[in-house]
Amino acid sequence: MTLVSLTGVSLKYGGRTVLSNVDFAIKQGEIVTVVGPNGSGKSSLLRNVIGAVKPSVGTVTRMAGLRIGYVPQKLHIDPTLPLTVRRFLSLPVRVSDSVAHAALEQAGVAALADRQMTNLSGGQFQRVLLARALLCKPHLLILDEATQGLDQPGSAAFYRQIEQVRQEMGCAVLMVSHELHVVMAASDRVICLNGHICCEGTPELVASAPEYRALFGTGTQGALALYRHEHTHSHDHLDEGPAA
Ligand SMILES: Nc1ncnc2c1ncn2[C@@H]1O[C@H](COP(=O)(O)OP(=O)(O)OP(=O)(O)O)[C@@H](O)[C@H]1O
Repeated sequence: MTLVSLTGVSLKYGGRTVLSNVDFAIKQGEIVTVVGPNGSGKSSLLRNVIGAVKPSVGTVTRMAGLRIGYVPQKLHIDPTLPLTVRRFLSLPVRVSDSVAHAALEQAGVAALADRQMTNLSGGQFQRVLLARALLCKPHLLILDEATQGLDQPGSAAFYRQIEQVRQEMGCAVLMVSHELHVVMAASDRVICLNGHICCEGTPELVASAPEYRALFGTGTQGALALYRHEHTHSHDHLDEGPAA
């Protein structure tokens, strides 16, 4: 069952095109990762999926009654504000203890309910954000660079948790990440974005695609090559290339 599909989607901010002719769909139970350089339109793609922005051209179709859980990059909480994990989960909508406990359990942090939010480690904090996203029992879980600031073992553990959540809840997962090899291993499908979809497919296929290698290099991480952009194909249709 297709949860969300984008057909021929272009998005302009002011006069500037940030997404161009994007066709994309995500089905129930799939884990899809979007990779691409800074400014390549990854968050904009997620915003189209969520419905936070409307495409300038093209259509976005969502399954009727679709529930989306969103895990943000980070969330600032005033360090002077006393706020337990349990209370945080009841903001802004109150949830029962059993619902809160189930979500914390699914996120692997059931023991943290009474802890202060400001005392959590980075990894614990992201799992609490994951728990919050699970409260609505989402069909689709969206993560925007959810492991930024975690070390590599922490990130890998977080993605294993995501895989477990998918298995238990059967939800689809759409995520943006820069930790390419970690995330690619956890993905069914990878989309390489640079204003348009450069290439997509299984992680193995994308990792060996010339378009992907031009963006990310040939190393396992390719992080140093993030800003290199040596495509042979043209980006002339973009008013301004997102990454020169
Ligand atoms: N609300 C906005 N108004 C105007 N321009 C915007 C807005 N949001 C994003 N942009 C621009 O659109 C382009 C794509 O941004 P987007 O955040 O989608 O990229 P990204 O791939 O997620 O980047 P990053 O990896 O740095 O998070 C960027 O050039 C950005 O400056």
